[in-house]
Amino acid sequence: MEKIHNTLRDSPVARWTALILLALTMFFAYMFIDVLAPLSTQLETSLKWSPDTFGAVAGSEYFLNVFVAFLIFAGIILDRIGVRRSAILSGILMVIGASIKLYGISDHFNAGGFGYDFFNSFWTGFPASAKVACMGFAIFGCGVEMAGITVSKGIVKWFAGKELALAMGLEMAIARLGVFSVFRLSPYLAEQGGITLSVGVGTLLLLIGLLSFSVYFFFDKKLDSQTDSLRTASDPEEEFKVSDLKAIFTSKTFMVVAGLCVLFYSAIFPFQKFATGMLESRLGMTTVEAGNLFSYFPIGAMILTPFLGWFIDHKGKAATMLFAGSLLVIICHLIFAITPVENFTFAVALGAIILLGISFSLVPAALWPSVPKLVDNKVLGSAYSIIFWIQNIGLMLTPILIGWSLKVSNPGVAERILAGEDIKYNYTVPMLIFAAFGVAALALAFYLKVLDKKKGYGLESPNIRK
Ligand SMILES: C[C@H](N)C(=O)N[C@@H](CCCCN)C(=O)O
Repeated sequence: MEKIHNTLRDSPVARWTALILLALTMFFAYMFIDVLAPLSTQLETSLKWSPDTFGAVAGSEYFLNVFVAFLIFAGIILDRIGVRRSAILSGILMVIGASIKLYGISDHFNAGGFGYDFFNSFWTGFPASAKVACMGFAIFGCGVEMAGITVSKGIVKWFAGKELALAMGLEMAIARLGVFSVFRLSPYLAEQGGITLSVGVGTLLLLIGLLSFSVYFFFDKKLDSQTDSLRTASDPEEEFKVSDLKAIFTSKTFMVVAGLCVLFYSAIFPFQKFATGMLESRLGMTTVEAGNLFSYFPIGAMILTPFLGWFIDHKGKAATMLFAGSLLVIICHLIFAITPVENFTFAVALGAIILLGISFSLVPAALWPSVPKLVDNKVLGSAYSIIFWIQNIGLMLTPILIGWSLKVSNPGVAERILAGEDIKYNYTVPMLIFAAFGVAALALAFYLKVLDKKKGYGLESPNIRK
């Protein structure tokens, strides 16, 4: 049979290369997100960042996305200017934000460099270094979240009707590898050349990521020109209109998915920022040992997510996976919260971390490829951006809540650590809060299954139809 209507997306080599180019940038982006996560103890001693300061800096990544609603605009921009231009824009934002954060924590700035006096002149309880780091991280956050929705829409563009969930699973697996790498690399680099070296290397890698997006630009351009020339006058591309967004906001099922997303991810990403400190405290480990132990978490997720993606493509069951993943997150956080000291061994911690890794595979593998089943392709960028926006509200507030709860449930500990005493925080209350997010996510996952059965969205059906 003669093959007609072939485009670049019909070539497996081309579409998987496009995926690698997109995923490589996300690999570096995810490294940067957590570059300070394993360094909370050093930050407390060297830059005087107490847990609530550390939590506020972690949460600042989402500040502009949430309060200026940058993510909503990012979705509209994406639907209007397309994947390749949006990718470049997001890559540039990431590099600018990372450079500002690097400057904020640098010895040069903290020894009275440009802007130090100004940033030290107000709200003196919050270090000047943390203020500049927050500013930079907020700009980086705009870039990385814009990149996230752009990559998701890019993957749908190349893989719709093909190996969509597998491709998304692989992209996320590569991102998790970034988290694994940074939990190993960052404490090591900080030991060799201080925190500045860790963040400096992270910033440099983001530049390579921008380069990768630039190469992707040409793949995307070629695909668009092929698709345009195949399009007939009777089948024009549907124009995006802002009024189309109404359909997203008024869809109950979409809102349930968004709610599940914010609750589940609030129990995972903010936990990543506190996990090293929690393991140090509960197991009496060093930062490097705790970072190494926790690095099994993203590795577990990395291995499993693509397999689950493949399973969803061929067999379905996405809604069931969302339910199972939410259940696991509760079990893990409860293990961290309430296992008595004498029973909380290395093996128990490792077991819980691996289970959490499985949960972190089930939910993302099922959630993101399900979105195109709920909305029209012309508003897909906006749909992802709205989910991300709602999710970002949780991701911004949760580290602040957890940092605050850690401080108030451990009265006087921050002061004693600053005075040089070798004591640890008790993480029971923060871990119970994380478990509570899991309980709420489980309830929504159950409701989603009911809605799917009633309305027939096909969340339990395979992506590839034979
Ligand atoms: C934090 C970010 N908004 C997010 O939700 N990341 C997801 C991946 C979503 C895009 C998948 N193509 C994650 O699980 O890392």
